[in-house]
Parts: sequence; C-alpha cells; structure tokens
Amino acid sequence: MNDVQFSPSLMTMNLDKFKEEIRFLNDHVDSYHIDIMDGHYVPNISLSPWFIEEVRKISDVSMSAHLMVTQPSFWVQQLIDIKCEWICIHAEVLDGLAFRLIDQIHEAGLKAGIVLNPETPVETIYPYIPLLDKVTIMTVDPGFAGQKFIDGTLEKIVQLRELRETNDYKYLIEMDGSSNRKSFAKIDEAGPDIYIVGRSGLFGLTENIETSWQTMMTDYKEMTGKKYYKE
Ligand SMILES: O=C(CO)[C@@H](O)[C@H](O)[C@H](O)COP(=O)(O)O
Ligand SMILES: [Co+2]
Repeated sequence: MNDVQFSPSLMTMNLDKFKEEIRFLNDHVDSYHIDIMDGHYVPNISLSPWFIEEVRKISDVSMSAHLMVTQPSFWVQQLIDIKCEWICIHAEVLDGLAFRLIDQIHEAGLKAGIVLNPETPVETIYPYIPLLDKVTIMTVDPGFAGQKFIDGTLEKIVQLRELRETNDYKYLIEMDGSSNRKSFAKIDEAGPDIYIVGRSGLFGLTENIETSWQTMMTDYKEMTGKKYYKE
C-alpha cells in the first residue's frame, strides 16, 4: 500500500485567503475534499460543483466530492458533468440506486466512493463493496466541522483493511472528521489510507497556511512517529 495521504476539507478553509491557501496546498496534497450538503440530509449547506470549478482555475489536484444529500442521482449527474474525479455518496441514501449510480460514475471514467455514518455498519455495503474505489468512515456525525471524535468508528477502518486484504479488494480507506493532534495516534493505529483534515487539524491552527501546514506535519510526526511523504 502507498503512503498515507492528507486531503484538506475545503469547507473549513479561510475563504478570505482562497488563492493563497490553494496555491500552497497544491504542492502538498493528492486530493481536495469537497463537502456538498443540501440542507436536508444534514441541517447545513456548504460547497457546490461550482466551487470545484473555481478551485480548478488554480489547481490540478484531484477533487473528491462528499455528497451529504437526500437525492444523490441529481448531484452525481452534476459532478459527472464537471468530471469531478471522485464522487462519494452516503450508503444510507443508496437503497435501490447503488449499482446504477456506481456504474454511471465508472462509465464516465470517474471513481466511486461510499461514505458510512458513525452508526452505519460496514456490512451495509457488502453487496457492492467489490465495485468501490474508496470507502470513507465518518469519525464524527456528518454536517459540521468542529465536532468530537467518535472512537468507536475506528474499528470499521480495521475491518475494511482486513476485508480488503482477504478479498483482494482495491478500495482506498479514508477517514473524515476531527483528525488533529489529539486523534492522529489512534487514527494511525487503525490505519486508513487518507486523512481528511479540516479546521481542527489544519486550517484553524494559525493565521497562515504555511505555518499551519508545518504545525500539522509536526503534530503528525510527534504523534505517530511517521513522516508524511509530501511534507
Ligand atoms: O464531512 C465533514 C463534515 O460533515 C467533514 O469533511 C468536515 O469538513 C471536517 O470534519 C471538518 O474538520 P474538523 O473540524 O472535524 O477538523
Ligand atoms: Co466530508
């Protein structure tokens, strides 16, 4: 397996420093995490396909959309239209749609991911898990930044690693929510491939993105004993 990746959650970036933060991060990350909420699936509104297009004007980094919406078909089509590289849908809204939507994403040449809420077991996605490019484990309830890390979610990351190993599945394992100095050690022990970092781990650390990034790198190194490959 490759090195761990960090994927900044742009919902928590400092919008008054949009260009400065994106230009700095472009050289350090493999993907950007874009939270898209419809105000129904979760009681909040955040980013949009339009936002992805704006970031693309100054970035070649691949985009991973995290759809927190009740009608995924509509949003999947919007994201296919703009060729968003990763389209990730919550398992909880996929009944009766999963195979069709995953196929639709793959036929467009894009990657399909599934996101699991803290209370949703990994078994929910067994019917289509061999088709997936990524599985994201929510380590907080979806909808907001700044929430408390839910320790019980980590065993699902371990379960996904074991399943992948046993069955030779290809999906990447991602975690989303409250990854920061306090949680890096326990996340590292569970062993996801991708850490989403938001306000508590990166953007909220200092006034300046370069200093925040360096602080995060120090935190990661001190808490895990490991070095990030794009430090
Ligand atoms: O999907 C979500 C929230 O629904 C996340 O991507 C948040 O944007 C991230 O958790 C914020 O970072 P923290 O505030 O948790 O550090
Ligand atoms: Co997210």
